[in-house]
Amino acid sequence: MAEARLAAQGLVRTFDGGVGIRGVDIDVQPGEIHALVGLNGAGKSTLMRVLLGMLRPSDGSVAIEGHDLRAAPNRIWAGVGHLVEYPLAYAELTVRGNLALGARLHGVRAEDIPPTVASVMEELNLEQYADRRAGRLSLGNRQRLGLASAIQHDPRLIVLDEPTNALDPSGVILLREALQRRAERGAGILVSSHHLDEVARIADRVTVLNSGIIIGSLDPNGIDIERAFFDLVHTHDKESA
Ligand SMILES: Nc1ncnc2c1ncn2[C@@H]1O[C@H](COP(=O)(O)OP(=O)(O)OP(=O)(O)O)[C@@H](O)[C@H]1O
Repeated sequence: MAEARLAAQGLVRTFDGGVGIRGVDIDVQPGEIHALVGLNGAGKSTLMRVLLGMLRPSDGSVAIEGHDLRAAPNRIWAGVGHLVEYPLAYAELTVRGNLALGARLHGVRAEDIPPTVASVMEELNLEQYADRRAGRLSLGNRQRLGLASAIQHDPRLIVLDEPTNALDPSGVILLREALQRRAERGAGILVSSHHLDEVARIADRVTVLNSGIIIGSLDPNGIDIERAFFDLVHTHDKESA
């Protein structure tokens, strides 16, 4: 099997008064879209932040393309794209300016930056806002900008926390197609979501997190994914009560 884009074992990160994550193993393989689902407070964002080195785990390890997270060289990080929490954009820079800066930070060669930016703006239908300052975008377009910045350099690993939040239905479709294209080209994609129907449409694998623990997986082609999800969660809640 090809090397996992992301592999983590035994991840623990707890908070006073919150569950955090309590021993999570997870991996993302090349070419797959792996969805992480769970109720509010299940630990999805905490897990994603730990996987990206934004939060230090109290136990466990993370490897990106076989490199321990803490020692991963720049070329490995250049192949990662993520959007976790709020889309970071410079309010005074235009959409095009923000994307050009993001591309440069991800190691895109100077001569390749204009076509890279043009292409992702077309993909996410941001062209009409190319010269608008990011601070003057609507919430949904700011999200599109954050997503464009995360995927434009064709990362080998993409991690997105609730990427469809604030997107309108056309944005949801454009994002889905953009992620599918990248998965077909070999990217490994981890995406969290509350929208089980959306997840069923896009994911190859669906992992369920509850109270900081992985409690099972769902078949994205199953008949009633919502029911299967609640069955898993309620059984786990009852067993751990
Ligand atoms: N910085 C923090 N300080 C204290 N507790 C925290 C912190 N971050 C997360 N938690 C707690 O960890 C648990 C998991 O939160 P997390 O935000 O990871 O869940 P989530 O699955 O992303 O939820 P949502 O779907 O609402 O975004 C919650 O109980 C939360 O209160």
